[in-house]
Amino acid sequence: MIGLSCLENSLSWSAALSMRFAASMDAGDASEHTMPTVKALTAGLPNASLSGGGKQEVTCLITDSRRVVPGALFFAIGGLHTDGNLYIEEAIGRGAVGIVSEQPAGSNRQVAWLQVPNVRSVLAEVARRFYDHPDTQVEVVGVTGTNGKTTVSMLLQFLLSEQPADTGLIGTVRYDLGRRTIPSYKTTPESVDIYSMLDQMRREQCKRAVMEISSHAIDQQRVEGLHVRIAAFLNLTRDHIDYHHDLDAYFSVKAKLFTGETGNLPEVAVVNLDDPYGHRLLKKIPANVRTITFGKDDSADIRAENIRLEPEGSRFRAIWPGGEAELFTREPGQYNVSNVLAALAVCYARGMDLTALSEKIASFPGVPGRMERVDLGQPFPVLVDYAHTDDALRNALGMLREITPGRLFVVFGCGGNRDREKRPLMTTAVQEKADFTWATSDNPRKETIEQIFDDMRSGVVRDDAIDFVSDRRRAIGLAIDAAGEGDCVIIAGKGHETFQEFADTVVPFDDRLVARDFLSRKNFQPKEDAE
Ligand SMILES: CC(=O)N[C@H]1[C@@H](OP(=O)(O)OP(=O)(O)OC[C@H]2O[C@@H](n3ccc(=O)[nH]c3=O)[C@H](O)[C@@H]2O)O[C@H](CO)[C@@H](O)[C@@H]1O[C@H](C)C(=O)N[C@@H](C)C(=O)N[C@H](CCC(=O)O)C(=O)O
Ligand SMILES: Nc1ncnc2c1ncn2[C@@H]1O[C@H](COP(=O)(O)OP(=O)(O)OP(=O)(O)O)[C@@H](O)[C@H]1O
Ligand SMILES: N[C@H](CCC[C@H](N)C(=O)O)C(=O)O
Ligand SMILES: [Mg+2]
Repeated sequence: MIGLSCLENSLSWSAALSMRFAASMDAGDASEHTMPTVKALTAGLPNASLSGGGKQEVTCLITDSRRVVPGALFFAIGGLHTDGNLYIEEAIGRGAVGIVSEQPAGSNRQVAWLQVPNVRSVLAEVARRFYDHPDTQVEVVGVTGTNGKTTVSMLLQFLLSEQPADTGLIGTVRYDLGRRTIPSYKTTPESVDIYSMLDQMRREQCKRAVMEISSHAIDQQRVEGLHVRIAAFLNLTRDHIDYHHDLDAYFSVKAKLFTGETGNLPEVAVVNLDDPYGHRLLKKIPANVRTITFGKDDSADIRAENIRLEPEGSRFRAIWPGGEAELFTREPGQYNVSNVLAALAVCYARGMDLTALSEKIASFPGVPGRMERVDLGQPFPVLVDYAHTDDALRNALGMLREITPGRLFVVFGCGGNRDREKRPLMTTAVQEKADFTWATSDNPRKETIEQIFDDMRSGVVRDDAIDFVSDRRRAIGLAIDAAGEGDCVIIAGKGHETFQEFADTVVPFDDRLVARDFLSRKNFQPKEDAE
């Protein structure tokens, strides 16, 4: 994928150097600064055996042989497709000074070799050391769940910020590292990049960071040992079964964030009581973790009453121990009431005054690509949304169904090389709510569009209400052409994404720009002119 582990070289190298250089300057002697040795970085790791001396100085931590630069410590990870151990000689050829592997030391004695039981776990710990434990100074709030992580994280970043750029963000849409923002390459990056970014945030005086934590990241130990002070659980519905095999296994992985199985026990667990998996999770959380619950459920600590869903947003009464307030959020639909409650629950856990936040919530500018309007004065809404599971589609379209007087038109596709079994479920969910659907491509990756369409076809419930159009641009154009006053067009699945990923190429593609292009050709009158 784009920018795969792009941070490894650029950030770790420069961050470590500048940090250590600054430290030695403070000490009054720039000539004495050194990089840490393999031995220093790996001292005391359980069941690790070091050969080759360990005095080599380490400039950066790398997991991909193709990115090795002189001075790298190379971590050989056994993956789903290949095995990093096959590339050790290549890494040494490029200048790696040390190897971390689950295999015994090779014959090459010029490099340090650390044999360990679990490379990914050691990578996370060594990265934490290399960047000098930034998670002990930057307070980390972690958000997990199948849907809503980005929405809740960005709302939280907005609510927790006291000064501009004092709250970092690591998630699907972008990485905010203080004054600097860089594009995201993964919802939850590799452990070495997490620490590199937390380190940058610390140097930028960020006080806290909000992080989306995906199940892949927990499973691949990207957050092993990370000190997450508050962990929030939003929901669990069907997704990623290609990876986790079944929903119970998927749940067990997410639960690790709350049970200490990631090597860290959060101080506070924030849990959704409206989700059956929230109840299951509560039973697993150790008694010494403070729990704060949220939801419509009467017994929730932070709850919503008198919910009024409106086209422009939702109004409800938020109630918490010792207070209540009337709230308005511009994020529409029941599921966004849940997202706001989750954010409020985190704020409550931090001892913040929720009454003072009520107005701030109404001014949240929203999340790119989540129910984002493309408005060129046309007499029907065109919305770009990131729903890409059957649950998210059912919720999003159910909400639009209720507020759309005319017809509901949907453009959507299913990602390639991802959960195949969700494809028919997504198609059925869409057809349950839509008047007409254009099924199209959404990052086919290495799969053929025919295979993806075949999987989707098995979920079709009304043959006459769906067309399969592989060109996403054309599908969007057809939906916009078909719409008239009172109708609604939703383009789902890609949200904020600005590319379309094929087998051997990634091309620029932005649903919002494509929709804008079609609408602009129709010369609708802007609303103020039309009056
Ligand atoms: C399915 C999945 O998560 N795969 C992850 C997994 O890849 P893998 O097991 O296939 O690795 P592999 O290709 O077999 O390679 C094994 C090792 O050999 C190394 N290698 C490989 C080739 C070479 O020439 N030299 C070399 O050193 C690789 O760098 C790697 O370290 O291990 C890799 C290294 O840690 C990850 O980069 C990779 O994430 C891939 C890119 C990915 O797309 N992951 C997605 C699904 C993901 O994690 N998504 C979640 C969000 C999901 C959501 O909630 O929607 C996220 O947090 O972003
Ligand atoms: N709490 C929720 N419950 C169900 N669906 C939701 C919820 N919040 C958002 N959605 C739907 O899911 C889509 C994705 O939302 P968001 O990006 O916040 O989730 P995410 O968990 O970060 O997704 P990803 O795992 O892909 O990063 C939204 O566009 C919306 O349609
Ligand atoms: N970040 C998620 C969702 C992507 C949604 C959709 N655009 C797709 O490509 O499947 C993933 O990588 O699974
Ligand atoms: Mg996300």
